[in-house]
Amino acid sequence: MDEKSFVKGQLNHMIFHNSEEQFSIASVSVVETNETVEEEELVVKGHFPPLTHGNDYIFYGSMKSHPKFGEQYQVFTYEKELPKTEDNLVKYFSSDLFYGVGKKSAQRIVDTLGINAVEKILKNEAELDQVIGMKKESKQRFIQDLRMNQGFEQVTLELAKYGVGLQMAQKIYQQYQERTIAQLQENPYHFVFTTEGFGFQRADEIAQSLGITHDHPTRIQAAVLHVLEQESSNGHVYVEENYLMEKVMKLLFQGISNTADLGVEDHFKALEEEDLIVKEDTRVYLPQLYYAEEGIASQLTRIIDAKEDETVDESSLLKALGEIEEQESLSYGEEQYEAIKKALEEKVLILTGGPGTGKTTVVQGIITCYDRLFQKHQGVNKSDYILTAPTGRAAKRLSESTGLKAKTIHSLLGWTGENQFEVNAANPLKGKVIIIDEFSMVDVWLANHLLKAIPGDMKVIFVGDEDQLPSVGPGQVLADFIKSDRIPVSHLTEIYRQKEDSFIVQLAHQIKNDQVDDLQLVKKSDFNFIQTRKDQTLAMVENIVRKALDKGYSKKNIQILAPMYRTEVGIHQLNETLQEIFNPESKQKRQIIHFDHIFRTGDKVIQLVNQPEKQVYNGDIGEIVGILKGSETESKKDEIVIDYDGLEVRYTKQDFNQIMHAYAISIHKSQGSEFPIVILPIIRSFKRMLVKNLLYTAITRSKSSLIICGEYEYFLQGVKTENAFERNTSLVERLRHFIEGEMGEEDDEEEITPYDFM
Ligand SMILES: Nc1ncnc2c1ncn2[C@@H]1O[C@H](COP(=O)(O)OP(=O)(O)OP(=O)(O)O)[C@@H](O)[C@H]1O
Repeated sequence: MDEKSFVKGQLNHMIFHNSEEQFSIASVSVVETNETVEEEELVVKGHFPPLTHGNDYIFYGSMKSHPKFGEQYQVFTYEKELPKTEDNLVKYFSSDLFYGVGKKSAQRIVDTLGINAVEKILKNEAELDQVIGMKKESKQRFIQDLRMNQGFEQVTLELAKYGVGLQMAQKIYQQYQERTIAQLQENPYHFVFTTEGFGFQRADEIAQSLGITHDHPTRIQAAVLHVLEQESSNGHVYVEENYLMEKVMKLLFQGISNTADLGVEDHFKALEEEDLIVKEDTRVYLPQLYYAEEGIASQLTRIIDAKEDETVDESSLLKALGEIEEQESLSYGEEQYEAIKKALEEKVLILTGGPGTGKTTVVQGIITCYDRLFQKHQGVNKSDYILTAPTGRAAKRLSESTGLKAKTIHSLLGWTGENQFEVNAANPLKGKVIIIDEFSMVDVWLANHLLKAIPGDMKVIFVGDEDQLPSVGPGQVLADFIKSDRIPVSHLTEIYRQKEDSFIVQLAHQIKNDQVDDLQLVKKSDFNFIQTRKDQTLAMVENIVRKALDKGYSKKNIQILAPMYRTEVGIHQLNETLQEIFNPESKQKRQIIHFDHIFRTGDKVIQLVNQPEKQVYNGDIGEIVGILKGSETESKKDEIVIDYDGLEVRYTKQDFNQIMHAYAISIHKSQGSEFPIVILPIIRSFKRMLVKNLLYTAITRSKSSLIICGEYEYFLQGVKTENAFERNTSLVERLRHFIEGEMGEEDDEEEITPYDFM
């Protein structure tokens, strides 16, 4: 048999790395090979993680001739060897894999323990005591990192055999540690549910190599759960049984010619018996979503039922409102007056309306009147009122507009980071009134947890714009609350900001009411639509940004929004182009390269995941205020310091993928935020994303200036396209079932549904 082709080499430098696909191109110095390689340096290319200096890698694959770049080695698999020279061992210990170990400490360890330092320490931790000048904590941390890395290396090698890349291996290893391989061999489908990005097909491939047959119950049940998970990530709370069956069959028979009866229905039953799914008529749920909806309905009923009738003395209310009107020099409109009155009378109220209809003004009115009428003291007692919103920016805005403290829902409830909250039914919130802003962004899971923590004697006011995008997570809680007809609602429709000559607000309302007339889209004081061809759009965005900067606006004031990450005017391309305008390279600014991104001091960046322990949340926007070298930090590693409106957060390399540039951000991520200037490129490539509520959300993010540029017809088409995608939820029926009689007494008989009798 021919010897397998291999190249053993050491990293010179990484040329390219795409972290999502784990695709890398690297230049390596060849140490040994059985291929004919003329140069000492060779470019290796394939699906493998970024290489680190100081290690020998053995790549298996074949030589390929690239028309432009010449001879390259196409990698199929690889192995990493432990460093074999003292120099390389120093590089290994001082790499990002070890916290707090700089070059000097690494050198000391190697000088003391020699080339077999790793084996020695793993065999007997006390060996490390010989290294002079290492503190006890540093030693412990080093040993911990070494064990983790060594175990991890083994697991990586094993997982690589199954085609699992480093990033995924890292995620799995963090959860399963030394149990990883055993778990994989026992049930590879398990990772589909526990590890984000680990797909069913990947598990299927591994399962096949382990001899798990295609009709094995583990496989079929995993397919059912996987389809349910997928549908929930599209926003659905349940899936119709027939549709589920269709999808499951498609998944199970992918690449298999056999179409034998796999008895999927029996497996539905088995899953139900094990409480892994919940079936209700023809609807199939993941239990956590079923119970979240049930929880919302029952908790809301509990809160409404705990009501003590509040009668509002009309003349006292008028007097209080009159005083506020005089103080604030405004005159409440009819709807606004009714909304404040209703909020005082009702236990729970939904306050909804488009931009500029006075939601914030009404919230302020509610708090002040509540205080004057019920608290009987002058001045607001701040601890009586809880103000909260789903994102940090929305909470900040709420706090700025009301002058009261506002928190994110996660921090209000004391999120522990592991799907648990310190504030809950047993340890509820304290206060008289809770106001939850931007409620359209709250999904069923969070809504359930929030409601659980609200005590019966607390007044609840949900504020939101029902025409905005629904939550990223499953459900459409605000829309369902309103649709249920069981919760009192105040709709604000009259626009007040229009009175300050805002076309943006008018346009938003025109979109909402299907009245966009292309003739109206001419230049206004706060609005402009600049028509460009697709290939001119990026240059036009650049042009607009330069002009805005010339006029004295800053990167904080100007926000570019786009619906997609890829494509020629996608978020990634926009950020790359705009960084050179907003924050060009200069000698005074430090920068750090992380794969294909350059992070530079002064860059505007966005946090991509919730990090409660650091108090930063998905969607928070900050600025890089420092880039520190390993020699300057306690961690002895390079760090990026980001300022989030006064809160400084440090990131080491393994956290760099939690941030990205934020000159351009997605419309979804912009929810809950507002910006003075919004620039919105619209091109044909975005077409499938361009629907009414997405464009409405984008437009309503701009406070004083909106510039749309691109292809006009696709904008017009978009604002006229209803989102065909309906979310499957049962919350309306549940609310009607639970909160029978509340508002139901006023309902017509036709509105009674079978669920009312369930
Ligand atoms: N009754 C009123 N009389 C005069 N001005 C009003 C009245 N109500 C609201 N406004 C003004 O209209 C503008 C928009 O009001 P507000 O910010 O309360 O609306 P909103 O619905 O919260 O808007 P958005 O969702 O866009 O933030 C503000 O400048 C506010 O002062």
